[in-house]
Amino acid sequence: MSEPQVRSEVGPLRTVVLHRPGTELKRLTPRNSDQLLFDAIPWVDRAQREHDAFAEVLRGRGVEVLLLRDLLAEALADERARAAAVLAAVDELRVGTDIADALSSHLAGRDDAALAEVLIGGMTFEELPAGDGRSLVRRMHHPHDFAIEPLPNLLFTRDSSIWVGERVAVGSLALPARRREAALTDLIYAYHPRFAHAGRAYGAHSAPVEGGDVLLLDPGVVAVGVGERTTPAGAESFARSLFADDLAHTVLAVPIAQARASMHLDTVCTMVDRDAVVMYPAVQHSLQAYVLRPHDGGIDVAGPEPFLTAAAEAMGIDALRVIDTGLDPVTAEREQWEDGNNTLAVAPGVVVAYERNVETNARLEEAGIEVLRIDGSELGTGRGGPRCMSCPTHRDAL
Ligand SMILES: NC(=[NH2+])NCCC[C@H](N)C(=O)O
Repeated sequence: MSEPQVRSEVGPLRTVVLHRPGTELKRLTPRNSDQLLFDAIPWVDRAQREHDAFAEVLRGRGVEVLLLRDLLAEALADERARAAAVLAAVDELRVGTDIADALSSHLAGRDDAALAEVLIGGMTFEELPAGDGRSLVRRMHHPHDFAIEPLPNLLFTRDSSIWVGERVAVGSLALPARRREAALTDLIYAYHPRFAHAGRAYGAHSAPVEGGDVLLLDPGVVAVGVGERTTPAGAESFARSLFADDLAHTVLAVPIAQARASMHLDTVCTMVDRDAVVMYPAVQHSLQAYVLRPHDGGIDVAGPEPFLTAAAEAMGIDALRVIDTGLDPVTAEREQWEDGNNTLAVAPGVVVAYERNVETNARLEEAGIEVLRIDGSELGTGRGGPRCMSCPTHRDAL
């Protein structure tokens, strides 16, 4: 077991946190899926098989796979973690005082694994421990309403925490459906013995920053997408924290369209080699970046200038190699939507990608990138690919 550290997007991957989806996906219905940020109702058994295959591909490349559910249950062995978890899960404004009290003591009595299961899978009013059946809140809610919201997007472990160097930043997630993910992630890093020495970057209650928006282009060079999720204030305070800890010399703040298709920077661009990205052609020439550098205890802001130029300059290379999504504009649009750009590098020039993005994968191979294909027909219903579904905690240096 090695101390966590991540300085690039493509250094040989040693350890990663994944979340094998479970009960929380079974909660999705056509009525709640929009709010819970899924575009279709996944076939859960198959999603689990796809996810197991994803984990196997990584293990086959020598990557240690940590499962979030296990980490959470292990962290809950600490009484302080249990107390914080119950506090975060029971929302008195949602369930009222009577149910809140009963539910808190019910949860406090569950064993670690059972508590972890409720924290992830949520609980409906119908599943509440038997008790005061006369409660107004209970009587007026539909039995299938959630007393504790499920967290189907926990599958996308990328977004709730970000490792930079030896520090971890627990993100502040923008949308209500995902906020509690940060609380659970925070518990793991605070109380799991494996992460006992991890320093923190950024503050959990700061302006929104989601991991899907953060790309470690090179040691010391970090790109942060600003759009539907990460806000300008989030990018600024994230940069300030990286500069203060000497984790970056340049941060590129990259405006992206506020749209579902491009919710995070990693939906339009990911790194596939130390000097190469796979990128959506429709944004290639329009993507801009503000260039942030530490200056006199503050931040100097230059630009905006073209993203690709700013990135190459900060990385100290002539140019980034750019591999296009898809083929023609229509295929590119389809494959961008299906996470064709959302690849996970396991080493420089070796990436995991969804097999369905046939044209993009062919382009990658033409450019000399090895593509490890996985099936993602069900996993992709939440709009996320291999990069979104993984949080690297250790990569070897380039
Ligand atoms: N890094 C990513 N692109 N994550 C994808 C997250 C997808 C998730 N359903 C959401 O809308 O938040």
